[in-house]
Amino acid sequence: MDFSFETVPTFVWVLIAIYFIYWIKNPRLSKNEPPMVPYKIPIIGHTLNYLIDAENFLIECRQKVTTIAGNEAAHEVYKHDDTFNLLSATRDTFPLYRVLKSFDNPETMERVVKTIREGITAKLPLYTGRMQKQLMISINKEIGDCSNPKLIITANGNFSSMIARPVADILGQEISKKEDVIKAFADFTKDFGSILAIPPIFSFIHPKLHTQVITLPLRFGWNPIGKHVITLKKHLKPVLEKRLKDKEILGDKYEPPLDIIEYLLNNPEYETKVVTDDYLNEICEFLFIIIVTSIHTTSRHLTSALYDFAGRPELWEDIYEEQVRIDKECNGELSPQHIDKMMKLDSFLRESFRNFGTVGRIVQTYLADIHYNTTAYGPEPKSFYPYHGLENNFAASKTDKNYFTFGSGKRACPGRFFAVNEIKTCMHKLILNYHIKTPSGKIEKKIHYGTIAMPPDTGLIFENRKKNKI
Ligand code: HEM
Repeated sequence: MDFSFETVPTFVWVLIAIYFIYWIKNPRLSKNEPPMVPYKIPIIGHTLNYLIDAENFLIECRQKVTTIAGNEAAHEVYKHDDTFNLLSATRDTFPLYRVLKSFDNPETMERVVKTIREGITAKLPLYTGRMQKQLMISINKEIGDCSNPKLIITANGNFSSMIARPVADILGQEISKKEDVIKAFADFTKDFGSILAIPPIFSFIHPKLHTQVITLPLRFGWNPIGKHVITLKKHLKPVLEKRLKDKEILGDKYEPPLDIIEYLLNNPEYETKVVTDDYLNEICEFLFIIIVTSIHTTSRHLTSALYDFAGRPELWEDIYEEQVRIDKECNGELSPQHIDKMMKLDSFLRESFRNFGTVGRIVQTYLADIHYNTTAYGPEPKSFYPYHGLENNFAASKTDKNYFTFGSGKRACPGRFFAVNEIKTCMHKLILNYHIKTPSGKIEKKIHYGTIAMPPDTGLIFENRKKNKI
């Protein structure tokens, strides 16, 4: 065999090249990480498929990897909240802790959950009247008189303001009267989310690198939500000071307002005699955590439900009739019992939620696999069954193994009862007052950014109804 000196390095180079190709074609896993679908394109793996066609990409993953958190495995994942931690998953995908430090603190998050359960969910019946009033203020402001059909461009966040007003009222009655606070609450998540609009182009090297890149401006002092924090602090400080003073002067005669600020002032963890800067920051951050978890989610689901309604003329009369009947029964003043009686609307909403955001989520619950499983939803699981919930006695706020809109298990969304009541009340009033259509007269397509679904952006046409004509 003709063996020259040059042959050795060539041979070594070929070996190195083969090893390198093998290395980049096979994703690297640390101990205890779930298996991955083999890379399609070296280095960038599946980044393009994930961004452009997440729906089909996840179907492919489902076929190749059985442990994806889909219909069977997701239940196990949600049961083991000690191993699969929502907070640390959110840390990378929604790095709010860079500007709201306490968002990263598990203790604060526990207190937020407790506050929502005790201060909102448990008091829901007491908030119904106020919620209704606040929603009507928003509806008149954002949609108003539509004697002539009016196109409302939903992408402008009108529904965030609509949802923000009742939430502000529950957080602090005085601050909800300030229009700049409503705007701050409505825009907060969207403005922070602007950093997430950068496509995950560095994720193909490592997801953490993408997080590092998008948060770089935040680490250099840029704060997209700083102005909202300043607005809230400006209005919150005098409210806190006045309440502390009133309590001191009035003693037993002090009439505590029913809201979260008062709940915190009476809570041993947040009791104070003076409003220092540190105290103000702490309360302000706490309120913004509730804002971030409540407004964007609720307004996205409300908007999507309105599109689902507007694109399905066959449902209009039936659901409208239910609203008129309840409106007559309560004489325009809804009580919690009346909201419970909106059974067709509730069932319609559950179906709208099931069909929304169903591609997947960054926590990587494969929602489509759960929400479109044929065992629960029949051979055509992607069809819209407005009365599936009604026929099976499943309420829109009820979590179960085939319905993960609000998560599952111990960490299921604590605000879901409030969210569903708010959306139902809002839709009840909108359907009573307006004909609502899509511009095309058909069902509009949702928009997908990777695995995240957003409502369509064509806008909705509102036109005044002739009162109670059925
Ligand atoms: C339609 C509206 C809403 C949707 C679709 C929604 C959905 C969710 C989901 C999927 C989770 C994660 C649950 C899990 O991982 O098991 C969650 C958590 C949470 N949600 Fe909601 N949510 C909504 C409205 C609200 C509202 C109005 C509030 C507050 C009033 C709220 C407060 C929270 C909080 C604090 C958590 C974290 C729970 C924890 O860490 O234990 N959500 N939500």
